[in-house]
Amino acid sequence: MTTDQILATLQTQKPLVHCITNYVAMNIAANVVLAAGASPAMVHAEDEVADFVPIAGALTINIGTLSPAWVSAMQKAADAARAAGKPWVLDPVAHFATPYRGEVVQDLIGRGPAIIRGNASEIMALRGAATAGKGVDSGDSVADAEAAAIALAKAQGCVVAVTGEVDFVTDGTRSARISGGTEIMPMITAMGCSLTALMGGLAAVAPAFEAAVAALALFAEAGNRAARTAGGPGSFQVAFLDALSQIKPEDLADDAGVQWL
Ligand SMILES: Nc1ncnc2c1ncn2[C@@H]1O[C@H](COP(=O)(O)OP(=O)(O)O)[C@@H](O)[C@H]1O
Ligand SMILES: Cc1ncsc1CCOP(=O)(O)O
Ligand SMILES: [Mg+2]
Repeated sequence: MTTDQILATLQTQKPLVHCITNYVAMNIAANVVLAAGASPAMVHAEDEVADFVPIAGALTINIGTLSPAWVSAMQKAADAARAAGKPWVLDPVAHFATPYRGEVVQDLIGRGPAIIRGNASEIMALRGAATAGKGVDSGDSVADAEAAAIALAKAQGCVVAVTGEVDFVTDGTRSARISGGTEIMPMITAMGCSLTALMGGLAAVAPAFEAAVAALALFAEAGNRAARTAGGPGSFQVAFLDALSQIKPEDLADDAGVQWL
């Protein structure tokens, strides 16, 4: 499927996206999924996630503000997604910062995500590489993370998406680079988390590799448009949601900014 076909399908089907995300991201991530044309639900109680996953088109799990009850819910949700044949997307926020985060993320990777989406430092650290990252923000370039992304995709049999100034997506065999967006984007918290939620929505209607590329192309185009009017991070966030809601499938038909490798 092409990116424009994927967006058209999302907007027609409006898939329900089950998001387990962090306290920081919940509002903007839900608004991003809605603006693109899908339907988000932030559901993280360990007693209900396994019942919710089967009614959703896809699941996303983000470890940003984890605690034991949340981790248990993440594990149950991931297992339910696998059992129901629903794709799920993992966002390993700052997993290298503490042993607890690192153990949780390794356990979740073992539960079969269809896509792992992280910034360059997060993806490099998943392959044991030294990184300049300290917390949730990247300290490394995407170019330095490409080899780790390919190795991770091959080892886990999943798609890996690395974000930054120029994004990189790989399934271990095919790869793509996506350019666009603006340097204002990393100045707004939870942009990456919101992208992960949107990627889940697209993975509900398209194969994982194409869905990841489409999510990045959509973010790049919305970022380009919002940058034309924004005066800084505050107004950018508003302009970004407006732009995302106005992008039509045909606006992405030329694959501008996507380099298939
Ligand atoms: N310097 C940049 N120029 C353009 N786009 C960027 C830049 N940095 C990040 N982005 C975009 O911001 C979004 C979030 O990516 P990133 O900041 O890497 O994630 P995270 O918030 O998880 O650290 C992605 O769509 C990415 O392409
Ligand atoms: C600031 C912060 N702290 C814990 S999660 C979080 C949000 C991180 O968002 P992103 O990874 O999209 O920058
Ligand atoms: Mg992040």
